Amino acid sequence: MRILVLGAGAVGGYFGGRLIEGGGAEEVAFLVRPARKARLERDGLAIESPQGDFRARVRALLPEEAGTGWDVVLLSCKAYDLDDAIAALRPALGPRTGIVPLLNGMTHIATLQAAFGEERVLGGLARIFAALTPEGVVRHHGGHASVAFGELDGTMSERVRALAAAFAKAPAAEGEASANIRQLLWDKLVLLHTVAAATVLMRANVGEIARAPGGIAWMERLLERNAAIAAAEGFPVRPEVLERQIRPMFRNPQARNQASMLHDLESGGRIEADHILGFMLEAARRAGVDDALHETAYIHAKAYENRRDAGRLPARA
Ligand SMILES: NC(=O)C1=CN([C@@H]2O[C@H](COP(=O)(O)OP(=O)(O)OC[C@H]3O[C@@H](n4cnc5c(N)ncnc54)[C@H](OP(=O)(O)O)[C@@H]3O)[C@@H](O)[C@H]2O)C=CC1
Ligand SMILES: CC(C)(CO)C(=O)C(=O)O
Repeated sequence: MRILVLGAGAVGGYFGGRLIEGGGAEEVAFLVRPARKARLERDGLAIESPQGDFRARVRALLPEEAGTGWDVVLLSCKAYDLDDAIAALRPALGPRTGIVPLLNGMTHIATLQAAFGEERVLGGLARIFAALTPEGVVRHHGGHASVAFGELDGTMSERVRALAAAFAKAPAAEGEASANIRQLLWDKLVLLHTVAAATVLMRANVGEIARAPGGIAWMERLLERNAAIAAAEGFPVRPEVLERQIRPMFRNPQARNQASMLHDLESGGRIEADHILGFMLEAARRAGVDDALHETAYIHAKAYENRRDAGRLPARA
């Protein structure tokens, strides 16, 4: 299988690097922009992780160098770069190239389908806590790292099996082939919105919020509302997932989890405010779910964007 990873940031760099390390794919290359290409060519791709570091020379390609014949594209840009990424990808797509987006959120799927046709687009998501450092290193902050992917109609296709086989050889990265990726996307969104809205609003990680008076109840209120939204959309989070995998984190005073959105915001970077917080605010309103917390989180994030655009963020040391 020939895999083209668009973006060599936290998610693309981590999972692309692990695929190279495992050697389970015929080829893995990165479709990048000029500055990242220059960095990768100078320093190689570096992953620092409690589960093992990795450094290697990798193929970094600009759109005009990518050629065709890729079986799968792993799409790992941020939502605000999606239009750019679509333009960069277009020349690299052959007749049988499938696109597995690993972005958080939902609306990029319809955008990709409109751009490339429904049959090309799979569902996908990443479960990791990682960031790209200013020095260009992919820093995995620890914990389990996995991706899930599948056909949006649930078929266990040949391309899904082949991608799972490539991931099966990758160290420190699980690749789950799913026959129900839409459900997994909603499960992830329920978790993600709760972590993102809570940690961005409070500028603290989950444990720090949990240790504040009323903090656990407040996060659980947000979680309940997100679960109600997913149910109204036709994808109720299964009780065992909600109670065993999601809720315990918000009750853990030692939890160090925080959203990548908080990391981006604290570094003065761009954030996926509309794609995650705006989308869930609209979904809350559609579902008739109390939207007070969702509205506050969204306005807060948009006000940050306005301040950033105006160049009024505090200077960092
Ligand atoms: N970080 C995390 O822990 C997690 C992130 N996610 C989600 O995954 C997605 C990616 O996030 P993350 O990896 O953190 O983001 P990063 O900013 O670390 O990486 C995104 C990369 O995409 C590249 N890119 C953007 N547009 C293009 C383009 N047109 N051509 C080539 N490369 C491009 C950027 O390149 P350049 O360097 O040139 O800007 C950047 O390196 C987001 O939707 C995020 O919400 C999901 C789970 C966890
Ligand atoms: C689920 C979560 C919150 C894990 O870090 C995430 O996907 C993100 O922060 O982007």
